[in-house]
Amino acid sequence: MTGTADVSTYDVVVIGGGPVGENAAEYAIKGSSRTAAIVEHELVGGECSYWACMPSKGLLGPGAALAAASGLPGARERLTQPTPDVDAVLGWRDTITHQRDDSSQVEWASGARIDVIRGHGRIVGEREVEVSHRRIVAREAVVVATGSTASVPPIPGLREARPWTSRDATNMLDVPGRMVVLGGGVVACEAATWLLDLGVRDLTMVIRGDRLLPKAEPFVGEQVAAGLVRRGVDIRFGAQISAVERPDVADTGYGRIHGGAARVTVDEGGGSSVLEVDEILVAAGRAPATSDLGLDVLGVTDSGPLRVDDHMTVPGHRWLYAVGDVNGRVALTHMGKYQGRVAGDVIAARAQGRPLDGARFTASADRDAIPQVVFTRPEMASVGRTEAQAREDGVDVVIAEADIAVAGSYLVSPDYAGHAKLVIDRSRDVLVGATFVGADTAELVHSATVAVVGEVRIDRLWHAVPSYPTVSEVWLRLLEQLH
Ligand SMILES: Cc1cc2nc3c(=O)[nH]c(=O)nc-3n(C[C@H](O)[C@H](O)[C@H](O)COP(=O)(O)OP(=O)(O)OC[C@H]3O[C@@H](n4cnc5c(N)ncnc54)[C@H](O)[C@@H]3O)c2cc1C
Ligand SMILES: NC(=O)c1ccc[n+]([C@@H]2O[C@H](COP(=O)([O-])OP(=O)(O)OC[C@H]3O[C@@H](n4cnc5c(N)ncnc54)[C@H](O)[C@@H]3O)[C@@H](O)[C@H]2O)c1
Repeated sequence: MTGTADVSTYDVVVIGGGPVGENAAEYAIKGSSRTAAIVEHELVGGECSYWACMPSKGLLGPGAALAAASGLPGARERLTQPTPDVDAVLGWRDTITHQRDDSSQVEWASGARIDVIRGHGRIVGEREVEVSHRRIVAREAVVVATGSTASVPPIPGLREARPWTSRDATNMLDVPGRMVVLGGGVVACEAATWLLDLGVRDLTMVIRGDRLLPKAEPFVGEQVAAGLVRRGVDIRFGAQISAVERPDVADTGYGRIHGGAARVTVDEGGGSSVLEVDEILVAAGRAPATSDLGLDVLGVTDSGPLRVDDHMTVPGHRWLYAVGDVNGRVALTHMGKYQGRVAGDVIAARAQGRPLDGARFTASADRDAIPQVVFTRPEMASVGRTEAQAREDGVDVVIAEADIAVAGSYLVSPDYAGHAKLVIDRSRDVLVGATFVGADTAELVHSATVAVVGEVRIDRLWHAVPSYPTVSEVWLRLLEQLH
C-alpha cells in the first residue's frame, strides 16, 4: 500500500470479504509484489462462513449421522434417542462459526499480504473506492464481490411480521414449536430438515409450484418431499401466502422468535385457510448485493446482478470485475470461488501485460458443469444439465437411469433408497449431466464432474471401474444401459 492519511493506493481493491472476494484477492497478487486490500463492512469470511453454508451444514450433520446409524443393524440398537441434542448441536454450530469472530480470517488475509479495510465500500470513480470518507485508489483492478441478500416477497403484512430469513434459521437460538416455510428451493428444504431435527413439531411448507427443488431432475423433489412428509411436514403445493398478521412483533435479534404468534393466510385450490404459527421462515431466493455500491457513477443503474464476461470483467470497464453471487451467474460458494480464481488470474496477467492465452483465464464451468449438493435426507448431488435443460439446449439426449441398489448401498442400509440418472449427448457420446439422490451420494458427484468437464467418451468411462462394495457401483448399472 502507498498513500497519504486519507488516500491509499493498492494494485487491487476487492469490495466484499466473503469466500469469493478472498480468492480473487489472493490469486490477483500471489507470487508477486502487487498489493491488495479487501473492504468488508461486516465479517471477513462472508455470508458463507457465518450465516449460510457453514452453520447450515453444522446444524444438519448430527441429524444425518443419527439417521445413518438408525438405518444400520448393529448400530441402531444402540441409539437411545433418534434426535440430536439441541444444545450440543447449537454449540457445535457456534464452534464452526467461531461465534462470529472473524479474527482467524483476518489472520489468513494478513498471511496472504492482503490488508483488511473495515467499512462500507462504494465506487466513486474509475478505479476509485470510498470507505467511510477514505479514498482507496486501485492501480490495476477493483473487484466487486459483495454477495447477495435474502429476498422477502411483498406479501401484505409479511415484512411487518419480521419473519425469519436464512440468517435466523442458521443462527437459531430459540426453537419455535409451529412454523411455516415460504419457498421450496434449497434453503427451504435444507432448513426444514434441521428445523425438524431440532424440535420444530408442526411444520408447513407453502410452495407456489408443483414440486420441491424445481431446478433439479423431478425425481429429486419427489424423494425429498417424501422424506419430509414421512417426518410429518405438511407440504402445500400450488399454494401462496396472501397475507400475514402478527400483532405482537418484537425485535429480538437473529435466531430468536420475533414476537407473538402470527396468522398466515394460505391460498390454494381456489380457497384459503389460516395457519397460526410461532415463526415464519422466508426462503424465497436471494438478490445480488448491488445497492449503495456507487454503480450509477459507471452508468449502471439496473438493480439486478452486475453482469460480466467470461473473464469476470464488467463490459466497458476493463478495470472492474464482479465475482460470486453478485454477478448472477450461479449462487454457490465453490463456483464463486472458481470465478474468483479466474478473475485473480486475469488481473495478474493483465498487470504483467501477458495475453489471456489458455483455458485458465476463461470461466466456463459455471455455465454447464455446475456441481451442487443439497444436504437434505435423502441428500442429492448433481452436476451439469438436467434432461429438460439439455433438451431445451437442443442436445440429442440419451438417458440412463437406475435405482441405487448395489452391494455398497445395501451395506449403508438394508433399507437404502436412492436413484441416479445420467444425461448423455448422443452426438458426442459424452456425459452432460448426472444426478444422484440417496445417502452418501455427495461424495459421488465429483466423479461425474470430472467426466463432464473432461468430456470423457462413454466407451472410455466403461473402463472406470467402481470399487466394490461402494455406492459408486451404481455407475456400472448406468453404464450397462449404454454399453
Ligand atoms: C442458508 C444458505 C446455505 C448455503 N449453503 C451453501 C452450500 O452448502 N454450498 C454452497 O456452495 N453454497 C451455499 N450457499 C450459497 C453461498 O452462501 C453463496 O453462494 C456464497 O456465500 C457467495 O459468496 P460471495 O463471496 O459471493 O458472497 P458473500 O458470502 O455474501 O460475501 C459477500 C461479503 O461482502 C460484504 N459486503 C457486501 N457489500 C459490501 C460493501 N458495499 N462494502 C463492504 N463489504 C460488503 C458482505 O458483508 C459479505 O461479507 C448457501 C446460502 C444460504 C443462504
Ligand atoms: N447446499 C447448497 O448448495 C445450498 C444451500 C442453500 C442455498 N444455496 C444457494 O443459495 C441460493 C438461495 O437459495 P434459496 O433456496 O433461497 O433460493 P432458490 O432459488 O433455490 O429457491 C427459492 C424458492 O422460493 C420460491 N419463491 C420465490 N419467490 C416466491 C414468492 N414470491 N412466493 C412464493 N414462493 C417464492 C421459488 O419458487 C423457489 O422454490 C440458491 O442459489 C441456492 O443454490 C445452496
